[in-house]
Amino acid sequence: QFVSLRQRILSAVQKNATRGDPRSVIRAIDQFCSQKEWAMNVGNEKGCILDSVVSEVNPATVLELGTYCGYSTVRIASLLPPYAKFITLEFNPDFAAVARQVIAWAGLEDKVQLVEGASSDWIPKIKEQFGIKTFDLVFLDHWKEHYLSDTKLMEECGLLRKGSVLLADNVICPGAPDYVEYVRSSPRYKSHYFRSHLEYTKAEENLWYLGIIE
Ligand SMILES: Nc1ncc2ncn(CCCCCNC(=O)c3cc(-c4ccc(F)cc4)cc(O)c3O)c2n1
Ligand SMILES: [Mg+2]
Repeated sequence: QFVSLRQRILSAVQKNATRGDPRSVIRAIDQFCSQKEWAMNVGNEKGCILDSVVSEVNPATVLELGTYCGYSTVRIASLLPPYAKFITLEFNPDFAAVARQVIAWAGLEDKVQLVEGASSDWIPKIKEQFGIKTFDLVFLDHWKEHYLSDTKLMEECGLLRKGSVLLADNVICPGAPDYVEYVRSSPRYKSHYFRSHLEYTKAEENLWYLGIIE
């Protein structure tokens, strides 16, 4: 019967990656998506940029918006200090189900809290539900038209502080023009972008880095 792409990605991980070895899980997904079928993981080129930002920020609290199959979740979780709190939000229950198994295969299930639901519903509840005051790092990789509204929502809920870093995928493709316009014209943010390519393709893409300065 029909096997969904996310199921094929999970099978590739279970077949080709070593349990408890996050790097082998990342490699298995990248090999599948570059040799077999494209999928919207952040990919290895942007993934290396993500790794360098995570390592530099060395965050005690991280929020990821949009888990998908857990590829970037595994990359981030494998770099966090033991005391870190990492929440990842996924809207689609089928994606969440696959992501849980990918995260578990990497042996990182104790480092990540995967929450199912819409970012706009969950962001206002994070403080009380998870005992988190502010986020040191936020990775935006969910609906592109929600980047701006969710950033404003995080500000309103007091989840961002001076020094918080936001990293946004896909600001060119599919694109988040209103978000880029807002953060570039706001005195509150210091922003710059990392030139890259759309995952598994040669199309131009940027990762948009935002440092909150006030
Ligand atoms: N509100 C809320 N809260 C929580 C949530 N969790 C998930 N969602 C829904 C998000 C659904 C997936 C989002 N990601 C993308 O759409 C995406 C697309 C492309 C792409 C596609 C086709 C092309 F031809 C070129 C590029 C590439 C990427 O790297 C992408 O990340 C949520 N929403
Ligand atoms: Mg993306």
